[in-house]
Amino acid sequence: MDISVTYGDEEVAAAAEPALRKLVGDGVPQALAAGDPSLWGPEAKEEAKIRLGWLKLPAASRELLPEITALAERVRAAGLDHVVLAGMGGSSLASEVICATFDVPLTVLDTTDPGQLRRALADRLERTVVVVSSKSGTTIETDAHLRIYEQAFRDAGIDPAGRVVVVTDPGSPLEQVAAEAGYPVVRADPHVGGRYSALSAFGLVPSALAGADVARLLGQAEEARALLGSGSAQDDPGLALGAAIGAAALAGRDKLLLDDSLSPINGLPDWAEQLIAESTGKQGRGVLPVAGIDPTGAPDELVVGIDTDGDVEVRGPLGAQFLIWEYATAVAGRLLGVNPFDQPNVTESKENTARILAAAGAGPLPAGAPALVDGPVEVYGELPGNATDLPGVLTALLSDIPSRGYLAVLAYLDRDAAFDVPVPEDASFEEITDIWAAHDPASLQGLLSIRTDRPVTFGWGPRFLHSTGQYHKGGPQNGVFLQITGAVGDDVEVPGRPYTLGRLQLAQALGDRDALHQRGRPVVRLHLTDREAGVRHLLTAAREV
Ligand SMILES: O=P(O)(O)OC[C@H]1O[C@H](O)[C@H](O)[C@@H](O)[C@@H]1O
Repeated sequence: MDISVTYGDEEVAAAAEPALRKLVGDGVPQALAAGDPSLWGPEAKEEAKIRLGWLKLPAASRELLPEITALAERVRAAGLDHVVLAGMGGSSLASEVICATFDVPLTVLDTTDPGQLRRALADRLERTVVVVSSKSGTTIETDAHLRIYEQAFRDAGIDPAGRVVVVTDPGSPLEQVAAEAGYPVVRADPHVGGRYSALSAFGLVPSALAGADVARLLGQAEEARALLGSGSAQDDPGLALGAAIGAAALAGRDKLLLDDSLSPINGLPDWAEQLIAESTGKQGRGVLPVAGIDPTGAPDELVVGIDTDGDVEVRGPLGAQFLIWEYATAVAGRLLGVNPFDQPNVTESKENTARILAAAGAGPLPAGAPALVDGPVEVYGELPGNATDLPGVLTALLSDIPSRGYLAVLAYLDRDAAFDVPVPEDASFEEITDIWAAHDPASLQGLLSIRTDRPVTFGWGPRFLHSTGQYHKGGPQNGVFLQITGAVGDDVEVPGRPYTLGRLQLAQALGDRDALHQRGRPVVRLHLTDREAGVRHLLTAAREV
């Protein structure tokens, strides 16, 4: 198995070399591999003591395999072949990559979009098993998904007890819910944080139920584990990657472009984004992960290729990649002087959302009045550059990006809606992908990024709140933010809760807007009064210079 990290750029190699010498001189590789919690300073030590379990997972998770295999056999024997995973951030990102890479189908719910939820509910409910994953057992989106599925099963005359599987930490409120409802529970290792949990029950259970070969994944990770801690950059891929990321960031190359274009792994940048952003983006420091765009050659850019050429290249199968990136992130955290295991600013938006919902009661949410209406798109917030139309808003936002800053596009929409658009029967593959792209809000990232040398990131809300959202609020304050929300036609009730999904979704956008405003960041919200027409209008506006 080729598991390696190599430097393809002399400047990166030159920056990493003294960092490597210092790390080795301080005994960091051996100490990290042995699980020493003091490596990130006295303030981080208490947390690090209960956050280094991921180093043992390649071997330790094998103990879970009999339990997971038995569960998978039961699910298959019951004829349940539609696996739905309800989980946010670290409780779904890894499984999504594992299933996409092992080419087994998994429906991931990390959204509050009513349309996306309705599509999942309408899909083979009679053959569905729902894995409800939450480390804390308190995440609002996951709670909503569980309640909605329980109701849907009951309405269809199906006992939820045979359809729900819970993955959570021992003693969490969700474990209690599961015990009362009679759901099987797989307990995860509480000494592993959410974004480091790919090789724990969180990554393995949904993937195994969906049919992925998780024993093979662990075997790949075990091979990588044997290479960590040697203390030599040539032999230790985690050390080499961490030193490069940390040293490059300290030298000003703190925008990490993830390029996986030649990799057989499907979707690793979306997982790595959370790991890097939540681990490093705090105290005004951090590395901004950027997925989905081509390098521009800007001086603050570091291109890391996954099985692909780059300033740094990381080679290895998926299980190895998970572990190498985790170890590298811990090393980079030490170089940057941050605690790589906390996420101090994630709660701000959550608290704002809760406050907004509570204050509104049954009345309207405080969305304000649009500053501008351009066809099916309403513009909320302070108009950048006194723009008078949508193309003007986008152009002004791009020119407002500070010299070392970035634009984050945050779409609180249905991420699969574009694929529902009817395509002509005789359309070629290229024609079909063109039609999808013309209806996909994510296309905005490419259209805007070719107009600036600044990185343009794209995140689906509320998914990104559990990932890059930490960096937006805790990292360097040089982001410009473009939120997109949409009208809700057919909302979804959340049984037992005073909000619908659509209301929660809008409150989440407003809550994050407030958290960004509190830091003085520019935020514009575009609201699509007709979602399909709005997306097309927006993409057209992005092309107008
Ligand atoms: O697994 P859960 O407790 O539901 O948490 C899911 C996610 O929630 C938070 O937003 C954290 O910032 C993430 O790191 C975590 O992965």
